[in-house]
Amino acid sequence: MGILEKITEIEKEISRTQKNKATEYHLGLLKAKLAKYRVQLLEPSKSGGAKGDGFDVMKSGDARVALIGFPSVGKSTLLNKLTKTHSEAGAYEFTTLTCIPGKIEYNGANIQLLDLPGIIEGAAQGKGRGRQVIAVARTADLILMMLDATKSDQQRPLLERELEAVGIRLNTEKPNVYFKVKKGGGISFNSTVKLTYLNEKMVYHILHDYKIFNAEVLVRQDITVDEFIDVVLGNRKYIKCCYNKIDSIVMEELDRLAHEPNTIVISCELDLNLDYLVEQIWKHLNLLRVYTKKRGEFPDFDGGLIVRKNSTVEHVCHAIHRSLSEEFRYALVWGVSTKHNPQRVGLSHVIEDEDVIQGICLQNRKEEVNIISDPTVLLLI
Ligand SMILES: Nc1nc2c(ncn2[C@@H]2O[C@H](COP(=O)(O)OP(=O)(O)OP(=O)(O)O)[C@@H](O)[C@H]2O)c(=O)[nH]1
Repeated sequence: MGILEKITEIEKEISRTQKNKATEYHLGLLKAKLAKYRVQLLEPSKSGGAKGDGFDVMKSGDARVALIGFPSVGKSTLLNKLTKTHSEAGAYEFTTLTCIPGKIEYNGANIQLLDLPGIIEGAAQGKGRGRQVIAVARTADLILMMLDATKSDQQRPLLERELEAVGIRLNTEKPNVYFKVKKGGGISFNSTVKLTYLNEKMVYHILHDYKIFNAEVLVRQDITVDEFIDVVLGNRKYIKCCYNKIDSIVMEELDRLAHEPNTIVISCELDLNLDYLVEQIWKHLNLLRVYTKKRGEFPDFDGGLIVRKNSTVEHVCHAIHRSLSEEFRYALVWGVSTKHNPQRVGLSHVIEDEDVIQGICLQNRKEEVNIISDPTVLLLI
């Protein structure tokens, strides 16, 4: 039996099975199996999918954003507006047949924006180029689900269903669960809240089905079985919704769409809200910009380094040069992350947006060296 048939069988069995106490473990296991097969479906080697057809775009820049939506919603038009790339836009469907990358420059960061071919119903099962589109989208740090505002009622539920089937979640926060696979020690399960959907036995069953026999699980939120499976698979993506063509709908409808959660309304035609869209992309990518400074000089506010939220001084060192953290002694930091300005901090200090960092010392040299973006200059100081 092929993967698609197996998926259909399990879906049928889930819908046949009555939901009650006696069937809850059986259902939990079926859901775990279903999620496993759906992941396999996206792996070309296992599902016999096509390879090397122009979808292997090099990841570049500080983060990657993928545009996903039905044909002709305006994805190529948006890419052309926000980046200097040219992607063919047309009034007929499927103008984009492959994946076209562009670059948004914002706040000193280079954000890669991918224009993907329009998705059609049944994409999760491999219809059209759906499987490849979804596989690329999953490599992105943020997915923008783009919808035609004039067809919002039909498009949104259909696309959401396709994306849900491949583990892409809309409008949901990542479940608050600590999960770590270990080398030994069995499964340790704890929770800090009362759980109404999940229990220890269910967790064991699901983990065993994934052949995980040693792990630490700490649940900090009343999550469902599906959410726990999301945590185990660990590759779920969380996305934002963007309605284009708002120039073609009435004010009341626009107001309704604009108030949907995690939603941005834009018009590529009239350049409406595009700046706000970029601001929101930046915000959701959770990137920080930090500045470096030489002793006795002003910080280099034109340069700056882009790092992810919750990065430490060690990450900054890595961003400058791989060997820097090995020779590190301490850094002086000015900004929101410190109590005093400047404050002497170690490698594990978590930095905040707009922090200024200076004065990393080399242990073996006993002299102060500044963090500067050009590693070759390190030798001169
Ligand atoms: N009214 C209006 N039309 C738009 C807007 N944005 C794009 N369009 C038009 O919508 C049509 C489709 O645009 P594309 O950018 O090719 O759409 P796409 O999603 O890339 O299409 P595929 O490549 O087929 O997936 C074009 O005729 C655009 O001019 C908008 O904001 N308002």
